[in-house]
Amino acid sequence: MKKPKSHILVIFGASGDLTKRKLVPALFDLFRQGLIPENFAVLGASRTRLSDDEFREKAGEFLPADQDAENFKKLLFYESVSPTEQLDYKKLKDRLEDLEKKKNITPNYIFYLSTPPSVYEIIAKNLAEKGLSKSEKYFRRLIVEKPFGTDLKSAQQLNIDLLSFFNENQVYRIDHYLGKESVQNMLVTRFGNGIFEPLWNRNFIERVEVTSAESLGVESRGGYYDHSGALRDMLQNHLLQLVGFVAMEPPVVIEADAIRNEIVKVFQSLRPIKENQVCEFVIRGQYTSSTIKGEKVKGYREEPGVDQNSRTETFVAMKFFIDNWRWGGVPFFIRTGKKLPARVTEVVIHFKQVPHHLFNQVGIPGAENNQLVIRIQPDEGVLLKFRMKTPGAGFQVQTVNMDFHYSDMAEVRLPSAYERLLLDCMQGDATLYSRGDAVEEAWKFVQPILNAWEFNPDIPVFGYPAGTWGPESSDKLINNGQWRYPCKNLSNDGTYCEL
Ligand SMILES: NC(=O)C1=CN([C@@H]2O[C@H](COP(=O)(O)OP(=O)(O)OC[C@H]3O[C@@H](n4cnc5c(N)ncnc54)[C@H](OP(=O)(O)O)[C@@H]3O)[C@@H](O)[C@H]2O)C=CC1
Ligand SMILES: O=C1O[C@H](COP(=O)(O)O)[C@@H](O)[C@H](O)[C@H]1O
Repeated sequence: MKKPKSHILVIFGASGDLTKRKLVPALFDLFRQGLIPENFAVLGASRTRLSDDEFREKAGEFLPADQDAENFKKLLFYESVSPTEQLDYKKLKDRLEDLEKKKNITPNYIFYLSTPPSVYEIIAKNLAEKGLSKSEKYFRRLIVEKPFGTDLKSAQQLNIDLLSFFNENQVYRIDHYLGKESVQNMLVTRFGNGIFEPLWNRNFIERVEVTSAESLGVESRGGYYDHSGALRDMLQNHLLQLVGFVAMEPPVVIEADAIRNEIVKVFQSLRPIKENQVCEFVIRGQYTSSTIKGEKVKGYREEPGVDQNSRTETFVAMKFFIDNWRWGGVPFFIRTGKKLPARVTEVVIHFKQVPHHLFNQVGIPGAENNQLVIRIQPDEGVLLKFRMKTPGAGFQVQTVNMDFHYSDMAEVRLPSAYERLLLDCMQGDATLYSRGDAVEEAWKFVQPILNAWEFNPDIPVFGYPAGTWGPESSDKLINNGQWRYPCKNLSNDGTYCEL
């Protein structure tokens, strides 16, 4: 693979959690694989006063204690910059020029906004005013972390703000689900094989299911989460992006605009859920205290930073339709939640029944329809469930698994999502980043639900004991079936095992 061009990566908010937990380890992995440009530097920029060495120590907390890590840390530098202080951008510019000279770096820049969203606009503005946002000769890119707004209006405003100072093709909105190897594999599964795509439509598919379950609760993020909830935090972005990949038409080429155009079309085809239909199509829940494996577990309202009367949802399940030629009449069911029994994200394609039942299937659980399960995480892979004859007399039928695990591929290391996405941005490839119009379309779809929940206090927030699969009423969304419960067989650490 070709190395990206020489550049400096400036991380705003570099003293924070994301930088040390995700960004620096991802950069280190790229460094170890020789994918970092020869002349390169990371310049951390936030208000905290730190020397280069102090930043190296703080940012390197999640790096191994070895010589590779020591060599990598020499690429890290720090400048104390307040995002709102105009004068600090002169300091930033001087420091960039100094690094360019001393390290022989080409003045290409990536600015990573790893701060709270409240300062995104002011950073973009101040960069532009110092002449750092555009260049004829060199690249200037802006990576923006989620959340991209908290509702439709604020998302539209954020786009207006960013696009006042950068062009759309300079803005990289990161949705780390798109950086997951198994999400990208969805494109290859669908469009790199002759056998799936002919069946990938309303004629053969009965329903589609997407689950993203987490066994963790809100941990230390109660303050943020209580103003967000599962709909904003996971469904509006990660889950709908997965739906985009499952439902899109084949792109003309595997290039950013071609793929992103198809995803936007899917979002534009989502049948709106009207405010008065929310109870019928959407179920929200909140975890309550319980006992898991003999240990007492806190309910959401007892978590630090959470209002003790909070009605914020930690679980959401939804039924919806995509009104287009391919998917007319096929229900999609999606759900996500915290403190569920396992950490598992998967897409399940439920194929239709055979038109005529020749074999006796009475009493054979799970033999109802064929399923293609795309396991996003953990144990990334693809599973096909289909029927076979049980050996012996007669024609007894049972469901069996054809199961591919990425872990079976010799010497394959799955890159982390941030590693993949950072490398893509360094190479100027925005395919796996969200485009502004797609983000707004996704907000358009969820906005009536947010409105209904805000203005109609009669819509229930169902409690579910931590460690269960969410409120029972979420089962009722699926009329003639049930969610796939992937982990009847939980391993000791609560992760997923296929039966
Ligand atoms: N952490 C995670 O796992 C994830 C984070 N994100 C998003 O990434 C971004 C960064 O996340 P994270 O590192 O957790 O965030 P933090 O809350 O840790 O903030 C990062 C840094 O931003 C600076 N900062 C905080 N408040 C302000 C402010 N009002 N004005 C200017 N600077 C401020 C602080 O540095 P200083 O005080 O030194 O200026 C802080 O260290 C956020 O937008 C978050 O939503 C997205 C997905 C996951
Ligand atoms: O963006 C977010 O994602 C994580 C889940 O990410 P995963 O890669 O572990 O599936 C979620 O915990 C967090 O609340 C949300 O902000």
